[in-house]
Amino acid sequence: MRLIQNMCTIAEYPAAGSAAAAECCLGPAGRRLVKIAVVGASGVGKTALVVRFLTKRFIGDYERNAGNLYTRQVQVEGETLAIQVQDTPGIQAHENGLSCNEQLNRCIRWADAVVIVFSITDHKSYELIGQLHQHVQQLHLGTRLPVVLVANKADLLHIKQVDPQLGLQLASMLGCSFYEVSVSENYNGVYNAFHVLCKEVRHKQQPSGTPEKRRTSLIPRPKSPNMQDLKRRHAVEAEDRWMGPE
Ligand SMILES: Nc1nc2c(ncn2[C@@H]2O[C@H](COP(=O)(O)OP(=O)(O)OP(=O)(O)O)[C@@H](O)[C@H]2O)c(=O)[nH]1
Repeated sequence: MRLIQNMCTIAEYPAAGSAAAAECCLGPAGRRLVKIAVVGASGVGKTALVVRFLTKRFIGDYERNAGNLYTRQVQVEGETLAIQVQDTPGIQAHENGLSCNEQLNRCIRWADAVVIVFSITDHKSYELIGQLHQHVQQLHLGTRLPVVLVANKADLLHIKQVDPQLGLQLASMLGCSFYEVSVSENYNGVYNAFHVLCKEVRHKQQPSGTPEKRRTSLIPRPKSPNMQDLKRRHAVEAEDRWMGPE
């Protein structure tokens, strides 16, 4: 799939914690940068989801994904964010666990947030969500990584293998948001899934108040001699009252 400019591949990411990775917190024009990885089994519609989010369009057929990174800007709560979205190759589950290679792990570590996708027409893609979620959290030990669970292909209800309700239950068990979408038929659900993640990342990066507010609180307030006097007088009066009964 070559619709959008391919910026770099997973292998080119700066390692987590490196100076280069720290610089990545700012995107073009100094905007806050939000990095999102899209993961899930093969064929669930990861590329379709990413392309829909970026272009609003659904294109039926894609080359098998080799891990492309795309970018766009999004308005979130009045702030323009630079978003990087990493499409990843499909994951398979084996008897002894998931098939996550080092490239994929590096991508998950790089991300500020993750979209986990399954298809309601593919029960196997749903079965690996629990393990995949655990794997993602293990790669971000010590922080709560924002995750959204997306059940795709809602237009194919007649051949569904997973009741979307199960997706909702699983998401609430895992403590993440849930969206049932049809990438082919509806843009809004797709947009909302990414938007809620961006909001979560933004709140995580800026947990209490805006920088402006924090800066304001650091400016020393001029002391009013009258207030000082009042306080001192009040303290003396309070002491007098306390001393009174003795
Ligand atoms: N009916 C329907 N088909 C969809 C939807 N989303 C994706 N598809 C189709 O599902 C197939 C797989 O989509 P991809 O986006 O290539 O899936 P992927 O998860 O990126 O697959 P890999 O690259 O193999 O990991 C394509 O034929 C898409 O057209 C959807 O919402 N509804």
